Amino acid sequence: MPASTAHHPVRSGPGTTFERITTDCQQEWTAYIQHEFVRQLGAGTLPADAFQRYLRQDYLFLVHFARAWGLAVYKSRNIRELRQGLDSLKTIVDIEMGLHIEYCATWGITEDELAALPEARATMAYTRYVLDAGQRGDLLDLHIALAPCLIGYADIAQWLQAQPFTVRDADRNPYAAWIEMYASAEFQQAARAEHLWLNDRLAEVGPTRAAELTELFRDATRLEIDFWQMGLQGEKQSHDH
Ligand SMILES: Cc1ncc(CO)c(N)n1
Repeated sequence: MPASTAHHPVRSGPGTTFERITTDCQQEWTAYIQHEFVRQLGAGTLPADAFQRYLRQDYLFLVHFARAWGLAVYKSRNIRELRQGLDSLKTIVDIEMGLHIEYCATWGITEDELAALPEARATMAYTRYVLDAGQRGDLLDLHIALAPCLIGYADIAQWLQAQPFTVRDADRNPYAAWIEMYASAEFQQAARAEHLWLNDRLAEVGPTRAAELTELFRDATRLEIDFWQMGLQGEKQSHDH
């Protein structure tokens, strides 16, 4: 069950859950999952230049996302955590980035162009925020800062699939492949595994720590909203990417 539609869990003793955190951040979480960019993407009405701007910046996002998993490797306390971080890092570098480059090519964006991209402020803000949260904190802080990425995109794909306006036929929606990628069993499974990993650790935390993690999750979610907004409108003022 996606976090956004999960029922409020019964709480027993100390600790929290990912469901409780998303409920406490409901306004931001919904604004992110159901963002106008997401709606237009689902309906197939999103302007191509908005999608291309998003895709280009998402390449830069993936570079720093990979670094964040490198940080997770470094922050590991045992071989199991180390392997988990390494597997995620390898998946991003060996598979996702390759797929992203191929996908960009179908949208007329070349690898040379990707290599020379100026970074949008929204990309910088979000990725460096995640890296800082991980550096300052522990592995749980890092995972919470990354949760809007992994679990959020899985929820977004599920939410889109349930909307009457969503067009999943590739002949009628140029973004159908994007939806399918995040709706895929593989991506959904990775998000579920992350959700379980989080709930295992969240069960152990006290109220002060729970409140801290909730604010971290809220901020990361706000930065994901800004990322959609950057895709939709570009960045006004002096440097418009
Ligand atoms: C900005 C952003 N958030 C999350 C994901 C999912 O990995 C992505 N590709 N890009």
